[in-house]
Amino acid sequence: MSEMKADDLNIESIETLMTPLQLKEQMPLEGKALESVQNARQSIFNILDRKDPRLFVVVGPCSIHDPKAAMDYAHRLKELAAKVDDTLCLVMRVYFEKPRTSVGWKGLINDPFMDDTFQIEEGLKIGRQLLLDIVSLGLPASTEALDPISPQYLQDLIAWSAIGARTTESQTHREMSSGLSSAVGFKNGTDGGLTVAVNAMQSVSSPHRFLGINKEGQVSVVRTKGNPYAHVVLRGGSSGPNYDSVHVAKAEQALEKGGVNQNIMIDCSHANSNKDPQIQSLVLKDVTNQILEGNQSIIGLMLESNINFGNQKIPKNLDDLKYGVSVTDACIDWAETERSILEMADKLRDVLPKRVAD
Ligand SMILES: O=C[C@H](O)[C@H](O)COP(=O)(O)O
Ligand SMILES: C=C(OP(=O)(O)O)C(=O)O
Repeated sequence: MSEMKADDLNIESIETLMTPLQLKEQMPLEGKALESVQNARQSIFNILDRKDPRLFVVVGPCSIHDPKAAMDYAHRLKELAAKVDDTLCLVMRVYFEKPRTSVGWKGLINDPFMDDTFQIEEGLKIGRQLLLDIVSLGLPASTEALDPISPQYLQDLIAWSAIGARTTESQTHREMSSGLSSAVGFKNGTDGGLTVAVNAMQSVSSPHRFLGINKEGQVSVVRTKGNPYAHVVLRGGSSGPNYDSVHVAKAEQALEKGGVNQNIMIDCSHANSNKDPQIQSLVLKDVTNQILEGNQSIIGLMLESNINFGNQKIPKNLDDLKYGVSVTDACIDWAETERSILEMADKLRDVLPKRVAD
């Protein structure tokens, strides 16, 4: 009779990675870049505290797969950010970890070369270098906090984090968020349900004790203080969009009933645009009008945008990849991004300061 092992039945191998401390020593965040992250975080905290009348707009590719194109995008966004800085605080989406509905490429950290070699250590190095290059421009960066370990390697560079629709209900993600240094947005569930996000808000502001790793990579008990800068993100769901004024009013009621803050971000993409990028600008216009008509709860927006329009399947031969085109969700192109954001800033320039004063 063959003896069956008690563990590792389904484990092929386990490989030790460099520690968070080693990566940070190789690629330190210091000087102007550090200052830029601190200033961006403070701006977002001030917006959430209603001390800064601007809105923050998380805008950029659905996922990063080509660091060169990401820097091309970052330079454009930095230039645009300077033009609208009095009204909008622009934060680049620098998403390295993709939650998949079933299977698919899971992002630059998991498989940086998109060839199923899963060189995660390289992914962490490429990701950290790219974030350093972006924040060194003075442009804030945001990401989805999906893996509970990777924040130890990268979170010091992040000004805003998202918890995605597929993980808002997860205790692991709520615990992790309670210790993140950035503000964090919780999406409503993929079914459109907001209760999971309201519950997440109640959880994340509390201290938690849980298993994690320290900077030396040792398994540790992490004790958090609770994150005071969490808010909900309306992204629509299987029953349809939820960006309109009726859904926003219902969300305000649910947040009040749950005893949590009434800061709402609208994700113009995902189920709010039925994943059709062309609809994103219409959602943006609708939200702008809600604010013009007196809405007080909307403090931020999200747009999925890239250099070029649409998306592409990852080709077998990577030389066939089209430059600046998403390999995950379809995005609006740069011209549309620039036009929509400039238009929004123009419409809201005189209105937002009065909103805080009211
Ligand atoms: O934003 C990205 C996608 O909507 C999310 O990762 C799910 O993608 P999938 O349904 O293609 O797996
Ligand atoms: C995966 C994302 O969104 P959601 O969790 O809303 O599907 C995303 O913003 O990349």
